[in-house]
Amino acid sequence: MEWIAHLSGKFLNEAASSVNFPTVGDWVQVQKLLDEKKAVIQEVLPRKSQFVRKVAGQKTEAQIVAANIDTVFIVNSLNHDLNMRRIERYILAAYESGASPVVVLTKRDECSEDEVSKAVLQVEEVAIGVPVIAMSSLTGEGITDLLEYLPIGRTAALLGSSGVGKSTLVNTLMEQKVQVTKDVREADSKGRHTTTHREMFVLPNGGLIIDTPGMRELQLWEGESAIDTTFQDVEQFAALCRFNDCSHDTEPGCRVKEAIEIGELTQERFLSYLKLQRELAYEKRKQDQRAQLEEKNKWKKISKGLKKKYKN
Ligand SMILES: Nc1nc2c(ncn2[C@@H]2O[C@H](COP(=O)(O)OP(=O)(O)OP(=O)(O)O)[C@@H](O)[C@H]2O)c(=O)[nH]1
Ligand SMILES: [Zn+2]
Repeated sequence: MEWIAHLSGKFLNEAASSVNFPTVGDWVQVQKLLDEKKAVIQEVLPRKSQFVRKVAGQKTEAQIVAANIDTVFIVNSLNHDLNMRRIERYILAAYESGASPVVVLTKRDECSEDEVSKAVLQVEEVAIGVPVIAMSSLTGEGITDLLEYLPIGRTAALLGSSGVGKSTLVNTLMEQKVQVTKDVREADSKGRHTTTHREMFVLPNGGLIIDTPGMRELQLWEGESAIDTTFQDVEQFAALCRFNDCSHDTEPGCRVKEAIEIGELTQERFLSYLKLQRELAYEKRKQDQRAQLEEKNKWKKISKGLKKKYKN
């Protein structure tokens, strides 16, 4: 019997050794074994989007953390450490994966209306064209705005530092306690893992939410148009520089430098743009080298095979 199934984290251990390294969020074709309570993955269907994780060490292969994500909720807490540079990096990573970012500002209940509007404005300045939602799991404010991105069959993934309220948000969206939150974990004095961390949830209205620890080690993966989209403001100024290949350093007629001087663009934002651009270029070079090496090895193998065949 053949089925199409949507992979959730709990099946992954068994799936890990099979074809194409299926991951959370993948749609797979499976063959149900008749006499056993098992199914075998036969094919991973083409992915609409994918998140890549940095693999430590010498391994040449990238690891796919999650696939087929429509929306990435970039989760930040309103009450501390609202870091614009981190938000920029996450937005870029979301676009590169092929998903659309939404910035979620949690713990709204801990701030005054004034503080909330100030924070939203500040984020909107770096998150150009990206929706920004201030919400609270405690009071339920903003939850309906989030649910708009989660109609039946749509998948959102959570991205954000520890303690910003991701697990609490999952519980709120699920309308029940499915994920262990920090206060519960800390109260557990024995410090053992009481529940295994589940990674994918089907919401009561049919939307899907992915909360996987792997999302925290996201790697920037090549995507030239992602930088343009994330830094539209900088790119717009750059398009007006006198020289096409202006490096926005010492050239005359540099519109970017001018924008910084007259306060149309902040220095921090420009430096962040340069940094992420450099990082992407470095990753791209690494990927190209990797691809070259793989190609070389492939031909080595083929020629070895041919030599063997025609030896006698
Ligand atoms: N006041 C307030 N506190 C919240 C809200 N959401 C979460 N918290 C608290 O913030 C703390 C961290 O929440 P978690 O949901 O465990 O955070 P997390 O992002 O899942 O953390 P990790 O699992 O470590 O990544 C807990 O003490 C929550 O009770 C909120 O909307 N308002
Ligand atoms: Zn310039």
